[in-house]
Amino acid sequence: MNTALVIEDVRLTPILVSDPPLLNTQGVHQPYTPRLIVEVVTRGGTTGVGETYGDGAYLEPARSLAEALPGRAVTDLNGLFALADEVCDGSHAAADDRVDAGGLRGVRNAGKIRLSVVSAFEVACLDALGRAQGLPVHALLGGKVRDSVEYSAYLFYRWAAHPASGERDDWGAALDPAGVVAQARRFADTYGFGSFKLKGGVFEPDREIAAIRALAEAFPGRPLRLDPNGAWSVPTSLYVAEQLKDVLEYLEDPTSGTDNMAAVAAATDVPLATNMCVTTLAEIPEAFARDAVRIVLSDHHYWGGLHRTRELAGICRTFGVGLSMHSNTHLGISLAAMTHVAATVPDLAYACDSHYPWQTEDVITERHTFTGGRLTVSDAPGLGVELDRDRLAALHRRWLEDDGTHRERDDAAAMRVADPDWTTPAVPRW
Ligand SMILES: O=C([O-])C(=O)C[C@H](O)[C@@H](O)C(=O)[O-]
Ligand SMILES: [Mg+2]
Repeated sequence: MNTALVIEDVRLTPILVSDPPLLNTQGVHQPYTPRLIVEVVTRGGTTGVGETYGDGAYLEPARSLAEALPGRAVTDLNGLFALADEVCDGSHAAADDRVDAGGLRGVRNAGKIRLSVVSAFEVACLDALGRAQGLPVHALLGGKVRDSVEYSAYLFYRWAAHPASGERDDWGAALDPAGVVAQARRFADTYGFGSFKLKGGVFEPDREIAAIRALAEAFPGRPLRLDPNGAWSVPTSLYVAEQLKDVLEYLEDPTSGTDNMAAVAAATDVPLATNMCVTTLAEIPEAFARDAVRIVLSDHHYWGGLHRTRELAGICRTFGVGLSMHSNTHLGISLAAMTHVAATVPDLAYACDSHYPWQTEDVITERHTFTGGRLTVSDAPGLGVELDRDRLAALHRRWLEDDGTHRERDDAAAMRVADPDWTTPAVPRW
């Protein structure tokens, strides 16, 4: 073994990142959201970085994995999964069957959490390996097949300010079709995005239909997507599909669960996409056999890293299912990782999601910039990003000083600040 590639130390830094008051079917984003930054340091003195969810359920297994890693090589990526199974105690999460508030990714369980933890270590190992070898991460994945990756504008209904703190940015509120179109216009003008996704499940379906219609009028012929995170019944999903069939590129998770998705898919020609009913390998056979989805939104945090994302791409290709990319609140390390893996997947036919434009804070020295709706794929060694240690320390200090309110993402709790009677809506909501 090349001893320079052996891991000597692993550093975990939980942070809180500011987040705007974006609405979804569960509630509203809190003013701060937790993330975990993983650093892997080799004996050769190279440091690689990764990023994942920072809620308590992820921190515990991350600490176990971090303790077990020194002495192993950064090339031992396939071994990470067995190691995580061995050392990460899933008991705290296994009993926890609730729908994951942070990821809106269906039911959360210990296995899914472990994969999200592994994803950050895999990315950090790839970054370290790439830096040590002078190779970009995409080269370690077999090489890029495109020089830039297209992203989609991720539109949200939103408030102008967070209710308790009053903290606001300069986007203003977007609560009706005109507000959504204005937000889309700013995204298009600033970043050049050519396709638009609206996070739905917030208002009654007719209001969201009107917003998509307004977008279609303002941006004729552009790909449009609507994603209510499973908030609708089968009949409601079919009603929306019928109303919007001439303008939607796809409808994302209109309803919850493979059964319901299959029922909707059987009765409409509008393609259905998911980042909720297919988020693990175990969920694929039934969903594909029943034609429940035409597009899977990959997410390396869900699937266990960049290699596993490529495996997912191969499975989708085999079954003629399209691939796109899901995102929730993340920073520039994960955006770099997403871009590297997206650059290596030959048949990525849809623009990827990214929350990144909503994140005003980051832990890297130079923010990514979208041009023409695209990010250039970096050819620098590793991920091609540098950690800004001062920013990391400042965001970690915020985490340390937090009284616990923001250490667990909880969109329903944030909503209760404005509406004390709010509880996470049961599905179907409409
Ligand atoms: O289905 C999706 O695209 C998501 O769940 C993305 C994010 O979680 C988004 O809904 C959010 O953060 O409110
Ligand atoms: Mg979605």
